Amino acid sequence: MKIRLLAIGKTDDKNLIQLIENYQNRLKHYIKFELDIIPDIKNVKNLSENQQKEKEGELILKRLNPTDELILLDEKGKDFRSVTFADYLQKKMNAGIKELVFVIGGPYGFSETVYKTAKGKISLSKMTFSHQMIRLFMVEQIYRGFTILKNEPYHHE
Ligand SMILES: C[S@@+](CC[C@H](N)C(=O)[O-])C[C@H]1O[C@@H](n2cnc3c(N)ncnc32)[C@H](O)[C@@H]1O
Repeated sequence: MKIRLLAIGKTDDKNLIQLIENYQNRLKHYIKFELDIIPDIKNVKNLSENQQKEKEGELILKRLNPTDELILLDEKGKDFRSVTFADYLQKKMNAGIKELVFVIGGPYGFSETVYKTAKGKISLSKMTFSHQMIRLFMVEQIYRGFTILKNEPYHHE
């Protein structure tokens, strides 16, 4: 299985980029992983919130292959403990999924079409984080999940 973390808008924050890259490098030992960034929409100031969500939604859906399993990151989604998230990853691998795509929404979340296309929603907290920060939190949780599956001393209960 490959895991793709799909997000909208590049980040200019060098510290954040460095932290994310650190986990991306660590993850290489466990699974094929890609951080896939959709470029920012141009002239976004001329769009309403809904128009922006629709446009972002179209770009997200265009990026998917027919066999991809799309899972949204959404504060109203299912919450996990890290150990149960590790089990979740194992189940996805056992199910023979080719590519598991976690997607991070834009500043206003997802369009209805994206919600309808998704196979599930995962919450990292009931609190809302910025769409930039959540990239780091998610890549770290995926890494943590694999260290749990391999019984490595990164996660402590
Ligand atoms: C600023 S938030 C958008 C908040 C917006 N109120 C909404 O309804 O989704 C941008 C994106 O970051 C991600 N995100 C933020 N907080 C999250 C959380 N606690 N759990 C999972 N994803 C989160 C989601 O993908 C969200 O679409």
